[in-house]
Amino acid sequence: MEGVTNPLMRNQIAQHGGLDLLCTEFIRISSNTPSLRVLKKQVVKTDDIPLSVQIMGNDASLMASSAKLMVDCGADIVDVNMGCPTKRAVKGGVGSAMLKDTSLCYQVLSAMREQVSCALSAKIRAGFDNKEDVFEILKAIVDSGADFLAVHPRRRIDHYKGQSDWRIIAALKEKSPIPVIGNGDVLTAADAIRMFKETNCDGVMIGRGALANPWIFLQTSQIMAGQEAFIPQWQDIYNFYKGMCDAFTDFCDSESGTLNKTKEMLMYFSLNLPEPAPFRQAIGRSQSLKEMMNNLHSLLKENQALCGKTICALGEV
Ligand SMILES: Cc1cc2nc3c(=O)[nH]c(=O)nc-3n(C[C@H](O)[C@H](O)[C@H](O)COP(=O)(O)O)c2cc1C
Repeated sequence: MEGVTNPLMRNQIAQHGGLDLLCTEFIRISSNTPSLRVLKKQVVKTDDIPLSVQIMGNDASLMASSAKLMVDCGADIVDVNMGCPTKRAVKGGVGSAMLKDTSLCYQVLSAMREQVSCALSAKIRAGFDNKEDVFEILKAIVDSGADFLAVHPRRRIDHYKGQSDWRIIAALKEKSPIPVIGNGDVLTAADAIRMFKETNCDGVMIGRGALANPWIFLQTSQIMAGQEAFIPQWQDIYNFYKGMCDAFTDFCDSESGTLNKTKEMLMYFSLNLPEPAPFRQAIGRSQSLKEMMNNLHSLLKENQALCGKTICALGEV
């Protein structure tokens, strides 16, 4: 996720286990293959968890040489972003804009296929403005020789409005000869299990749910293995964000940089709270790391009764 799932964040979440695959945020491929600085920043593996590096662009030959570069730098999977809904991406003809042109999807992926032998995938939405288009898009992806696809079943024109339509994941899975990863609105372990059951998908990709509850992967894997799921207590949650703050401190040039990055993560965490506003205000107005962490300590302690109920809850399994 752009601006969020940097290597530090990925590492923090991965420490709890339950993850089979980590994905980078997108790397934009415009007029050149990415610089060494970008590669060093993004293509960073966590322990031995396979890493999928996502690239976004529409120039077949540049995408192919960039894919090769990613593999040379350690990527296990190269993924093409065909889902980014922003105006900027669409204006540039990349991300979700590619869904309007299935021959372009095919050209880009097949050029990449010729260059790399690692797993190759595409992350799509449910068409640009018409859900029916997903089947043509699926055909282009399969014909290109890609190994699997991930789908966030909202159209580009939906942005994040409404609910993602899991029936599209199920329909793609039914028609697809390659594995389909489902994505969209998985906020609890129970949602992840429900997505598996309702769509028969081969894997579940979790975005915002993992930012709100970094234990969601562990909890899902424990439930699926028939084990009791871990419910983090307020101290676990505090320690998680303390660890993240320390990691950002080593990485960012300034205290304000660390402060802003950690605050951003805490805003996602606040989605766990029935009334996020007071939490957001107290964290948001903190002027220093010390003040923010003190505020976090008090807020979590005050809300400890919510752990497992709304905070990092499992949902109705
Ligand atoms: C802040 C943010 C950044 C995102 N960046 C990316 C990205 O770089 N690549 C991508 O494929 N999807 C990106 N997405 C979309 C998510 O991967 C995912 O498809 C979407 O949020 C729906 O899944 P969720 O309900 O689990 O969050 C981003 C989403 C958010 C909220």
